[in-house]
Amino acid sequence: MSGEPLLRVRDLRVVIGGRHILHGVDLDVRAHGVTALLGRNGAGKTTTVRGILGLVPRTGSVLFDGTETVRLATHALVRRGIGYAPEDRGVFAGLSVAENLRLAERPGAGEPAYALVHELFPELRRRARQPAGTLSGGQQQMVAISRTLLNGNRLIIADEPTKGLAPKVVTEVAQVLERAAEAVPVLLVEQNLAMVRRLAEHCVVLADGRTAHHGPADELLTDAEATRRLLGVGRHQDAAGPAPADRTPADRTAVDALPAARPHTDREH
Ligand SMILES: Nc1ncnc2c1ncn2[C@@H]1O[C@H](COP(=O)(O)OP(=O)(O)OP(=O)(O)O)[C@@H](O)[C@H]1O
Repeated sequence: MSGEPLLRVRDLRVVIGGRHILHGVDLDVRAHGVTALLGRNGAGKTTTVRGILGLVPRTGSVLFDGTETVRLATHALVRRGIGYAPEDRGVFAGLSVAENLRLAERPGAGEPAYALVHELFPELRRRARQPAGTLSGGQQQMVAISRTLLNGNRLIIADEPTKGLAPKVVTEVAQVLERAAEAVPVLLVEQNLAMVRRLAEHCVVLADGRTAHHGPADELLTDAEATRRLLGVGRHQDAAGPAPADRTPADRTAVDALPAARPHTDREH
């Protein structure tokens, strides 16, 4: 497969209220599979996503499928095919699953891809009339991701989809994203390294508002010194999670339930 990235960000800079948040972020998102965006708390991951989407004022270059988008408004970018699953999922608790999905339909984007959504997540068809607020965190994440799949988007950006979720639900979300990424490439902002290990082929690491590292995810996650330096993963916690002796039962569920990355068939770019 070609080495051309679907999204190419160069020298992305964001200043908010006079404060320089991003000082020059470079990242490429592959045209297939999952690219992970990593970094310690406050490194600038969410701001990068918001910059890509035009939700904050930004400068630099954001090429989406070869077209410069840095001066486009958010709605114009979304129409070009970028789906966003925000950190809080944005699910309307009082509305049913079907209503939440219907809200995401985009006139003019062609027939909504319910067939794809129901093929990937048959559970959502069964739960169509259930209020979304009564779904588990993992099921809500299915709704959030499904909304990005309905409109034929060409890229999904998922911001910390496992944040605050119970370990068992993290496994559900990993499955959700794995299935979604079979259909559409994903830029995944994630702190859970077991998720990254399972899902991502490539990764970009931010530190202090800049790109500090990029490369194959497995290479980073097996390098204890680099994960310590770049991600602050401690002495007793390797990239797969806490060392077995240090794990709580909850850690064991989260980490052991996430098998190592699937064999990737297309690694040459
Ligand atoms: N609207 C804003 N106004 C001022 N400072 C902001 C704003 N948004 C983010 N920041 C600051 O910019 C830095 C980067 O924030 P950002 O949320 O992008 O980091 P992050 O890597 O996503 O962190 P986390 O993992 O904690 O979500 C932080 O120091 C944050 O406090």
